[in-house]
Amino acid sequence: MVDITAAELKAAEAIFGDRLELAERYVEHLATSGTERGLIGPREVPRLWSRHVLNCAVIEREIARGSHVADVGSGAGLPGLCLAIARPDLELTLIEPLERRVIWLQEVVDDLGLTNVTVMRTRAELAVGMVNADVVTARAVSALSNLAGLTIPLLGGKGEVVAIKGRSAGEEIEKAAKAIRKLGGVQTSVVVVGEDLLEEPTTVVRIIVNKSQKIA
Ligand SMILES: C[S@@+](CC[C@H](N)C(=O)[O-])C[C@H]1O[C@@H](n2cnc3c(N)ncnc32)[C@H](O)[C@@H]1O
Repeated sequence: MVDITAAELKAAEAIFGDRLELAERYVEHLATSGTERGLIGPREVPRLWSRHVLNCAVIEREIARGSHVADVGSGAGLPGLCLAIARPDLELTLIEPLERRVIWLQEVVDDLGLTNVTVMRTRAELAVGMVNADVVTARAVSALSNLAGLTIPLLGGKGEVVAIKGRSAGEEIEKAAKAIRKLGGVQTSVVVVGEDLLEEPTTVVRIIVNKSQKIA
């Protein structure tokens, strides 16, 4: 079993509620086959809860009920699988081009019995028109100036991008502002999520997209 501190357990209970056991099983997969098969570094194991699963799962607060969420560059399911576990009302499409990662993701989805997840082996650029998401999430995939072009087109003209970013979020927005506007972004902001739960809360960049709305 991967160790969990009292503070992490409290946060995990608040986020996952009666689905905590599924989250624990996911963390075990990450710590065992996930590290053996190179999806996550072995040095990450002691901080799987704090730095990975809780930091990702907490962004569920930013996502409206019943949304279809596309997670670009899911890797080991971060944040996509965390959201699917925390929020059975969401429909998740995990977009990941690397075969060995896709195989691992599908194995975990099957083992956990998650019925709200589809794993797609493709690049985000090639999924445009195949996915019509309300929300697109991403973590550690690309700088925002490039990520905007990988995520916004998956919204089909209207919706939101919720990208997990670090302290450079503001700077990244400045650099990406023109590209975001061109793609239909009408409002871009930095939101800090989970200050009440996590020692290190999660910073997200939230882009509201509405291609039919003209920006002043
Ligand atoms: C550094 S990993 C991050 C994985 C995970 N999101 C996380 O936070 O741990 C970046 C992931 O993005 C995927 N990726 C890279 N370019 C992509 C693209 N154009 N479309 C979709 N996924 C992509 C890679 O295969 C890889 O799994």
